[in-house]
Amino acid sequence: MQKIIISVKDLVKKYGNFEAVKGISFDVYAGEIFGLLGPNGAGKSTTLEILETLRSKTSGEVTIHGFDLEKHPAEIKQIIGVQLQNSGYYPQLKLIELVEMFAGLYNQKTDALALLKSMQLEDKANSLYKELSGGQQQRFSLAITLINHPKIIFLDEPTTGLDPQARRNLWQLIKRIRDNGTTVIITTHYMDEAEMLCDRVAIIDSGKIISIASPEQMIDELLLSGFEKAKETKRANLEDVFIHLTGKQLREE
Ligand SMILES: Nc1ncnc2c1ncn2[C@@H]1O[C@H](COP(=O)(O)OP(=O)(O)OP(=O)(O)O)[C@@H](O)[C@H]1O
Repeated sequence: MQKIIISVKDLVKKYGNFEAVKGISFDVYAGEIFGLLGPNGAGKSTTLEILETLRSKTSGEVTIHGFDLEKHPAEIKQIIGVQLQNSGYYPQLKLIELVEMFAGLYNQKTDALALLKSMQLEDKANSLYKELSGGQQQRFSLAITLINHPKIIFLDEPTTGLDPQARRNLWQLIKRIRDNGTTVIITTHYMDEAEMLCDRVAIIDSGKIISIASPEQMIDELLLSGFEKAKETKRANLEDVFIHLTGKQLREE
């Protein structure tokens, strides 16, 4: 039996008369990478922000690590890590100073350089955030989510805008965070990302969950239903060619 760390029951979010989240229910298991997968406007960010305690819900029940979202938001904030939008970083501070500042805010003793090193950013410790490449910026915001040693981290479309090498690199880092015992909730609209990274995914469309399973189970179920691709697909695609020609190593340094 896997331990449930997040339980969501009949969650509804209305913006005025518009129902963006229409009564969704799902559980997240401790230690997994759980993906909310869906097209633009499906309700992924709204759901994530409610779980992060940053947005109010209209109705429904959410329990995170045994804490009721409505009654214990402060306790929940202590055990989660949230990826900040870029605007959250003071522009004049170096990365190492930003880590120290956030550690101070969380009242945590943190080895700032070791944390930057774990995200392959030790060479950038004295750089400003705006001087970083897109991949480095995402790795930095991943580092910031880890400052308070959270049990759960929330990542909203963490690889948007990154090149194939940087995306793969970030997937590896996220898997390492999972392997170290942190539960990861991620939103994405990239199918390859969900397939490569997530242990289980919920497919959400127009505010409703239409399927929850591991990517392999979903694919197997589709094949069992008699699905066949119209055309035999090649066993490689253009991205494979790109990676083959340009290599797997990061290009930003
Ligand atoms: N503050 C708001 N006020 C009114 N409507 C909103 C607000 N925030 C989101 N919405 C609407 O709610 C729906 C769900 O939005 P949400 O951002 O949660 O979707 P998403 O799945 O994260 O999409 P994307 O992939 O584009 O980020 C959309 O129709 C959006 O326009």
